[in-house]
Amino acid sequence: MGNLKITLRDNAWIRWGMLLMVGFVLAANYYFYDALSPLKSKLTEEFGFSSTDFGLFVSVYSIPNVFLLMAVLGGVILDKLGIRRTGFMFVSFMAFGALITAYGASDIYTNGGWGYGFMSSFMPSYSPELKMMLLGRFLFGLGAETSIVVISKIIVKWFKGKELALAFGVKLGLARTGSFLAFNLSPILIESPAGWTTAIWFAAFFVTASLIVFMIYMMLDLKLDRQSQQDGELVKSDPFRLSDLKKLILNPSFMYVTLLCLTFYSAVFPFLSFSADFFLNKFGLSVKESGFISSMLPVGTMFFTPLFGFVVDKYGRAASLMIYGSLILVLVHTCFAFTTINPYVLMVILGIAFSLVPASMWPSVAKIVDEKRIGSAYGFMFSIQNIGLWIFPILAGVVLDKTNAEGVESLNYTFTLIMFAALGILGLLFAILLKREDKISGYGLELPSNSK
Ligand SMILES: C[C@H](NC(=O)[C@@H](N)CCCCN)C(=O)O
Repeated sequence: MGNLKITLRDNAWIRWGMLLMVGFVLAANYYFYDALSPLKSKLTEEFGFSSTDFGLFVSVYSIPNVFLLMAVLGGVILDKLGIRRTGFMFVSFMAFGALITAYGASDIYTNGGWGYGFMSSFMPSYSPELKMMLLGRFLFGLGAETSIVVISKIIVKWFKGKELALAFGVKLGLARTGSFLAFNLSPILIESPAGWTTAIWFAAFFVTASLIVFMIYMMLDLKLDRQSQQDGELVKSDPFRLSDLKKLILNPSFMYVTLLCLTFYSAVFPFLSFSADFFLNKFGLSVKESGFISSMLPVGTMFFTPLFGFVVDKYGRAASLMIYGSLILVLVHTCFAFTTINPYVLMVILGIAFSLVPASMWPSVAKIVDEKRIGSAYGFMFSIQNIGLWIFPILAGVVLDKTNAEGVESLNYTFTLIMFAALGILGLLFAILLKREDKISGYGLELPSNSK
């Protein structure tokens, strides 16, 4: 046992200050992910994107995470190389990918800039703009998911045994601030005198700025490691073994939470990507107003996620909250499909669901899995989740194109929404199974954070 010396993580100001820093990196990540969603109709107007093309653009983010198992590999690299080197590498990928995406939409490129000729030389049914933007988003996705794994590990490192669920809640609130800004700023920035692509360039520069902020965090991290090393408190990760992954897969609680993660998030993120266009078409609103309604979802979560995080820390009940969140998700999608209930209200209610589940899910994983394996565990969950984030935006686009006649004035989203509601029902089932399993395996998901 080391002598109990005070380290940086014992200072609440520093602990929460560093959370703001990594929150900035996450906000930039989420900003870029959502920044093009309110621009769907603009992309159709400028580059002739169909709904399927747009779905493809959203989903290519997930390809490195599904096919190269990037989030798992990233988690393994994280457990091996540590937070600083892994974080730097993957936030750099994010920034590079974001800049390439902006370049793909820029006048420099569309007027025959670098790579335009090459991108025009194959698969002529896809425009050169779409192809360059797909490449950029692919690279962005390669960095973005692993960066979230890195940041989750950073939170566990600084907050385990303290306000862990609250910290996860605040971190998610900050991430969602990025989405909120994206849905509101992008429709304004397309009107910039410098041209509509300002909206995309701004997003790319935001991500680049987050790389600088991460480099500042690296200094704090180094200092904490030095202190913890002196105290013998440094938690070192064991080298990754395939048998560990096998152990995770054979753990029913871990698999239920992973499957809930897949189905629940597949019913939210791909929906959010299409939501601004859905409001525009169903209610005949402007790009600005439909973007604003979409941003009600992140707004709700900015407040509710930290609140539910606090509830989970203090009173527990994480497994039950995941059930309630999944149930609300199904009800909201069903209302979107079949009613004309005020979309502002429904988006805020969806925000409650989208706070209940993440605020209880991510800290629960830290109860089910040993801290030494947490990087690989989050990485594995993200890779499985990305299967959904890859398939469902494409399916949503295909269903839209197939269920609407070409050139129709307003798109009908009913079948797309039925698909999202069905995913919600599956999520509800996994949440119920998780709670039942917890009674057997005894991870204490229903107990407060500091009781485990
Ligand atoms: C923490 C969680 N994020 C994820 O699950 C990411 N793998 C997907 C993020 C895609 C959009 N930025 C969350 O946001 O609740």
